[in-house]
Amino acid sequence: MADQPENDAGTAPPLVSLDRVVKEYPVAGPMFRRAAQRVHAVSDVSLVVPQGASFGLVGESGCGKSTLGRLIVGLERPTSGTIQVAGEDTTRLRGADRRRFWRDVQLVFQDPRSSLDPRMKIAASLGEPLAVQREQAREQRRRLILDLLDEVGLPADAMRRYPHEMSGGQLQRVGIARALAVRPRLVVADEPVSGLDVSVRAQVLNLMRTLQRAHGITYIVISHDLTTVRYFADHVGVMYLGKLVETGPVASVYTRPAHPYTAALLAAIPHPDPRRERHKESASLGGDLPSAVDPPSGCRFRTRCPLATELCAVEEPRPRNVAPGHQVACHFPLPSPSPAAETQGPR
Ligand SMILES: Nc1ncnc2c1ncn2[C@@H]1O[C@H](COP(=O)(O)OP(=O)(O)OP(=O)(O)O)[C@@H](O)[C@H]1O
Repeated sequence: MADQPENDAGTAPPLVSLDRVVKEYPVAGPMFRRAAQRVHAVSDVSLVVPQGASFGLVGESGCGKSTLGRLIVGLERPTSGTIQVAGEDTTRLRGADRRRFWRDVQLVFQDPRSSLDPRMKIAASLGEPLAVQREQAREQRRRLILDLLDEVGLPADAMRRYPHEMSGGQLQRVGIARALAVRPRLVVADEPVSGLDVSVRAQVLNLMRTLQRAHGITYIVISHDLTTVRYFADHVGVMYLGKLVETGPVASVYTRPAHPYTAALLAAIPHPDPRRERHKESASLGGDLPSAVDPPSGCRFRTRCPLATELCAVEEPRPRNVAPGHQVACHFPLPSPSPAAETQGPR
């Protein structure tokens, strides 16, 4: 794995600020149940993503990562709470301000095929956002498309191809080019490499990083894969059942996880060192994710947590600092390993 990219994310002003964001959905089913029951997809999430950061959002399937991503790009409205991008409340934008927001904030999907029309050549798919956003002469647009293809490492003749004539990695490059076409400030990428072969994942992530340096993009990358986030992001947020349970610099969270859930996720990453594989069993994550319709009281992780006490059932833990910029929502945060233990690794 490469070293973390250097940037000034720690000191940069926030680009994205979420304050107590809640998203609930009515439960599909018989009428009488629908009125009463709700899916608690995102519950009371507060978060700041600094300008220029690469923020990774991790957690098991169903924990609310994609919902949070859709809320940030404005595809959904929060049930309550506020979302600010570049200091503006995104739920209040109207008219020209809203159109500018749609340009500043772009979404990259896991499966680029889903956002590309199979009947349209790549040139037309790339030209579409340009045509919508700006009035441009045809020749000028063609040149912009060629530049975009070049930027994402695709040959000029990719213009004339259809999506089915391209590989998954090439298509994800097209997806990234499409997002970049309007020069966004923020790109939310939902599982951008999980549909790709392992051999091309790093290439696509490296491309995203190069483009970040060239254009000052801020990224929020959603992934169930902690290795992808460690490789790409400088900050990470760990979600569990709609809650953000731990946030902080990747270097701090990955080496000194303070939430038992984060520790369990990290322990589940395959490791070539057999001593660490043994350690994995003691920190493994038992049981299933509880229902988001009826989440546990107090700490939502308590039903699977080896450290849970009665307090965890009655009182929800508030986020607290455990290291600079590193916060955890747990009544019993894990202690930091001593420097000696860190270098030796678990026995
Ligand atoms: N439109 C919707 N209507 C009802 N429930 C929804 C809707 N979208 C998401 N949910 C529910 O909200 C919860 C969070 O889903 P979400 O897709 O955000 O999680 P996720 O962590 O992104 O999972 P995955 O990695 O599988 O996409 C789940 O219980 C899901 O079933």
